[in-house]
This record gives sequence, structure tokens and C-alpha cells, in this order.
Amino acid sequence: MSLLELDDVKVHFPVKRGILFDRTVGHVYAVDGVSLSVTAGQTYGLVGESGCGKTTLGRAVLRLTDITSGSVVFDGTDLAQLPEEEMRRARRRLQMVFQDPLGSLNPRQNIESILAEGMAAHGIGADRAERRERIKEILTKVGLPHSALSRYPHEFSGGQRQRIGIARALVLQPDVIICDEPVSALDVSIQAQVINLLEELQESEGLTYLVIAHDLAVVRHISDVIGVMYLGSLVEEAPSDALYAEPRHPYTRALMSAVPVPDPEVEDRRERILLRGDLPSPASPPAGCRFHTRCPWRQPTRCDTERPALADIGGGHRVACHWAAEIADGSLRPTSELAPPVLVDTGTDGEPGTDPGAGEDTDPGTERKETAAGTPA
Ligand SMILES: Nc1ncnc2c1ncn2[C@@H]1O[C@H](COP(=O)(O)OP(=O)(O)OP(=O)(O)O)[C@@H](O)[C@H]1O
Repeated sequence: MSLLELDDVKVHFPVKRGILFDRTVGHVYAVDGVSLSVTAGQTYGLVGESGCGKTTLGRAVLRLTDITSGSVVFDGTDLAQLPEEEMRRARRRLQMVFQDPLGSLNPRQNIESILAEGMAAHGIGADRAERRERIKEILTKVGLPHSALSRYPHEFSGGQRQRIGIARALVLQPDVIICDEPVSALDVSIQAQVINLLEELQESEGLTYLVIAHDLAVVRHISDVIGVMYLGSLVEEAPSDALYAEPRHPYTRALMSAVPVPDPEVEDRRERILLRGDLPSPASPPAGCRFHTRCPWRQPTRCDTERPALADIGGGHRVACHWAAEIADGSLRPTSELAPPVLVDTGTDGEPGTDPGAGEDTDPGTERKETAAGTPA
């Protein structure tokens, strides 16, 4: 059963100019028509490179950011239509865990006070003693000693602080937790512990997760379904295993080709796909398929002018690419000059693109040998 259902959600931020910033000169299309459904008790992993709109989408679900249009139905109620007071009550059931636990924990409050604050605001626990008992119970569940109660955020390690962030969400007995990059600020050795904790808590508390991450490896283990976002929209969505076994969108293939495989033989044969340039600006997204300016399989005209719909290809797998079938069966080849093997650059870690002209608003098609591209069967 779907617990959280997003339908054509858009978040467009106005770009203001003028001395008083009173003139709207354009919009940042941060989220541009996302529809997805999160099943009760499951984990939906949302991935994409920095700036593709993941955080904005998570915040829009909680209405921490205003939704421009679309609906967010949680347990049968459209949150976008709720009066503020009712929305405040609904937020108890929908909690968020942030990337940077230190930045989101007040350094002047001790842990008991941080955790009790939300409980008091939502009327959980009759008095301080009852709240303290509940907090102790939750601290045990997240693997922290009761002595943490009187200590301050700076006294904890990064992993422990993220446990406190998780505890702060849990004390409110939520149904859904939106985890925004829950482990990306942590050492690799600690990441697995926090992911395991999230999994254990899902089981014991019956939680539903929306996990936002730029790293496919993070969402892989924890997610039942994965959605891949590019420039404000979903380009592919599938059950986790299906997505890994058969990524169908060129962007997903490129993201996956950047993940090293521990087996040296497989690693040697691994397809490596170069993504040219950076993510175009969401204030002036390319026409047609948003990915066409960086796509190794781009076909002139259709990809440049016609935006592909997120089409169901069976088994819960949806993909937004005109040529998904032809790419999968090999009848459409990438243009030879972009073909693997080449260095991997997903544009996520500040590595400059190999072609300085291939950034935003640049049409790489003009400089490519179109004859090198295969023709669809
Ligand atoms: N309040 C705002 N006003 C204007 N633009 C915004 C605002 N918040 C976000 N944006 C823009 O919207 C786009 C999407 O940002 P968002 O933070 O959602 O992406 P993201 O995929 O979560 O990236 P990251 O992983 O870096 O947080 C970015 O171009 C960002 O600059």
C-alpha cells in the first residue's frame, strides 16, 4: 500500500532582480514534475548528482519549501492543501534526518533537551520524567548510552551525532523518515554502521524511508525501489535489483559506470561512460530531453526537441528515454568519440569536464561527428 504519493510535484524558485528584488526575471526549475509512490514499510532511494533537486523534493514533501504545483498525498491526505496548523501536526509523522548532524543540532542544548523539545511541542509524554524514559529507550535503540542525555553535540563523533539525529526523529514516533544524505558526511567505516542501524530500525519500528543520496552505493543496499533524478525530473525508476541488473537510461548507466566493482575481472570489463560537461543550470534547462546535452547516445532532432515521458517498460521499471529499447539491444551505439573506455567523470566531484564548451546552454551536437552515431533499427 502506498503511504506517500507524489503527483507531478513542481518547485520553481523565482529569480528576482532589481534594487528591491521585486522583479521576477525567471525561475529555477529545481523540481519539475516528479511523480512517485513510496510503499508502507519500504525504502525509496532517490539518487542524482548535486543540484538535481533531491533535497528540494524532500523539503517539499514536508512543506519546508513551498510547492509550486502538484500533490503530496500522505496516508490519504494531500499535504499541499493542509492548513499550517494541521501540517504542523502531520510533521510529527513525517520526520527528516539531515546530512550534517552537527549543523542541525543546537550546540547549546544537551541531548535530553534536544530530544525532548519536539516531544513537548507535539504533546508526547505527560511530563519531563515520562519523556526522559522514552528518550532513554530510544537512545538504547540507536546504540547510545544513557549518559548521552546530559552531554552536548560537540562531545560526540560524527557517527554518534547522526545517531542523535535519528533519535530526534524517532522520539516523535514517525511513520516516514526522509533521510537526506544520511551518511555522506561520515567516514566510510562508519557509513555501513549507520545504514545498518537505519535498516534495523525500519524493521523494529515499521518505518517507511525516503533516502536521498548522490551515491548509488549508499542507496543500493537499503532501497526497495530507486528513482534516478536529473535536472528536477525522474529519468528512471525501478525495483533496486532490476535497476542494477539492467539500467536503461543513459544517465543511470553513466552513474553506475562510475562505481568501481571489487572483483578485478569484472572491474576490467566494466563499461565506463564519460559524461561531458556539468549539470546544466536548472534556471535554463535544455529543450527536449534534459539529458541530451550530455548523452553519448543522443540522436539529433528528436532528443533535442521532444521531451521523453517516463514510460513503463514492465516489472515496475519506468524510463524516460526515446531510445531505451534500441540502446538495450545494442542497435543504437554511442557516438564513437564518446565511447568507452574513457575516464569517468560524473560531474559530482568538481572534476572539470573534458570539453569546456559542453557546459550549460551548449549543444554538443554541433561539434560531434553525427555519422559516428549508430542509427536506430
Ligand atoms: N531557495 C532557493 N532559491 C533558489 N534556488 C534554489 C533554492 N534552493 C535550491 N535552489 C536551487 O535548486 C537546484 C536544486 O537544489 P537541491 O539542493 O534540491 O539539489 P540537490 O540535488 O539536493 O543537491 P545537493 O546534493 O547539492 O544538495 C539547485 O540549482 C539549487 O541552487
